[in-house]
Amino acid sequence: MLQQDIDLSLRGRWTSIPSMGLLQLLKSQFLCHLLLCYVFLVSGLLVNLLQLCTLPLWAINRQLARKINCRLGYCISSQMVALLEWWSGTECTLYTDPESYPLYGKENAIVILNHNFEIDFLCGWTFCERFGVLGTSKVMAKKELAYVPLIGWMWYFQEIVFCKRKWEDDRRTVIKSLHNLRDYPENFWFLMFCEGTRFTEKKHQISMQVAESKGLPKLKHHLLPRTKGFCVSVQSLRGTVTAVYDSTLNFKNNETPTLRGILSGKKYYADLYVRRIPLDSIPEDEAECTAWLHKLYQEKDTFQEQYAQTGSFPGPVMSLARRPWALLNWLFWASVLLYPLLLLLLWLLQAGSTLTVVSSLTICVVGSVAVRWMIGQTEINRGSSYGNKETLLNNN
Ligand SMILES: CC/C=C\C/C=C\C/C=C\C/C=C\C/C=C\C/C=C\CCC(=O)SCCNC(=O)CCNC(=O)[C@H](O)C(C)(C)COP(=O)(O)OP(=O)(O)OC[C@H]1O[C@@H](n2cnc3c(N)ncnc32)[C@H](O)[C@@H]1OP(=O)(O)O
Ligand SMILES: CCCCCCCC/C=C\CCCCCCCC(=O)OC[C@@H](O)COP(=O)(O)O
Repeated sequence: MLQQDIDLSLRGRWTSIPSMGLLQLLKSQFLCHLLLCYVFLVSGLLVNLLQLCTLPLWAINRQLARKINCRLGYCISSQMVALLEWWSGTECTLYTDPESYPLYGKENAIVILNHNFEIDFLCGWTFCERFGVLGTSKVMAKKELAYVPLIGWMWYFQEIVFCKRKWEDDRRTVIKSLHNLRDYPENFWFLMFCEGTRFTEKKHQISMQVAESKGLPKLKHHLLPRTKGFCVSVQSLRGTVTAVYDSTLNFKNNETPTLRGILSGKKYYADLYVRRIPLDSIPEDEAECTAWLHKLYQEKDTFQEQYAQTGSFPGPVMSLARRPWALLNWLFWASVLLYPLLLLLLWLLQAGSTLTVVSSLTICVVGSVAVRWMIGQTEINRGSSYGNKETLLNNN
């Protein structure tokens, strides 16, 4: 290398470090978060309103109503994807075999994912975005999430399968929701966290006692999967779904990523290992399907163990670039909504009465409390007691 090149490269490094630091500092500022949340909340409410307006269309042209709601839903969920991909710059790496890769996004699939991380759903969404199925993606979600503003309301129109996590109550409604998806007009991925709840040490300990009582091998990195929902999904979606994508997620450097971290611009490195399993190869009979799922989780456990030992999953890495659409969607909403906000602020500064200033501040406080509450829904230490109850053990 010539001395001149060395000088230039060093100079580049010196100038980029302070500007990088400045950008990071900016990303950590409360005011930036407030603006991001403002765009998210106001655009989300507008989208929810538009979704509400599609209600009469469902009776006239159901398939069209579904397609419109996919696009509207995308406007909300892609903002969170943009936050992960463009704001925090989180890198998502896909480990999978090259034969399966071309099928992703081109067929209906049931996705099975481990449930250890606060942003696992967001990483899932990111992969959906990259394969073009974000607006149509589905999940078996706990009923409580249906009441989360914007996201839960959006899900209602996207025909998400909600469950109370009590099989006696869920059997009928879950089967009905799954049957609904049989004539879905677009390709979709249906996500299942078969563990049913996020991993905690206590939940793990209890679920391993259940495993022991059932004569099943212990898992180190997973809770024992709840099998009923998966078996009924396989039965109900046979002929609609062609494959199960067994997906195992982990993060480099033993990170425990959080949504707060993402909002503050912290970059994480997510690794996802996906195996495509044809649905035809999964047994229909409930007992056999249950055994199949337990075996799958034992295999997932070995992949996680390998990741813990080596820092990578088996299988080749497929390069998968982020697409610009999530960012463009955010820029669209930001340009539509930030301008009136600016005008309002100027007006408040110039002519606002005490009452209008106080009301505006109150709206800001209510908005930021609402977002904090929503973020709280993703936090494991505020999680449910499902799988935590020793009493359930006595039933087995
Ligand atoms: C190429 C790229 C590929 C992939 C990309 C990745 C992902 C992208 C895909 C899509 C993205 C889409 C959307 C994502 C966005 C957002 C998602 C966000 C959040 C939603 C997540 C949730 O809400 S998770 C919680 C709700 N979901 C579930 O619970 C699903 C799993 N559960 C079930 O299926 C259950 O069976 C049920 C809910 C249907 C019913 O619950 P129930 O508790 O009654 O279950 P079971 O009857 O099955 O369980 C009872 C049996 O379990 C035994 N057991 C095990 N452990 C315990 C324990 N700790 N305590 C007590 N009992 C336990 C028990 O012994 C029972 O045994 P039996 O022998 O009697 O069956
Ligand atoms: C573009 C900027 C946007 C910034 C503002 C973001 C604010 C929105 C924040 C959150 C939206 C709520 C998403 C809820 C999804 C939660 C998924 C989840 O992980 O649920 C847990 C469930 O599986 C199991 O629950 P338990 O472990 O039993 O308890």
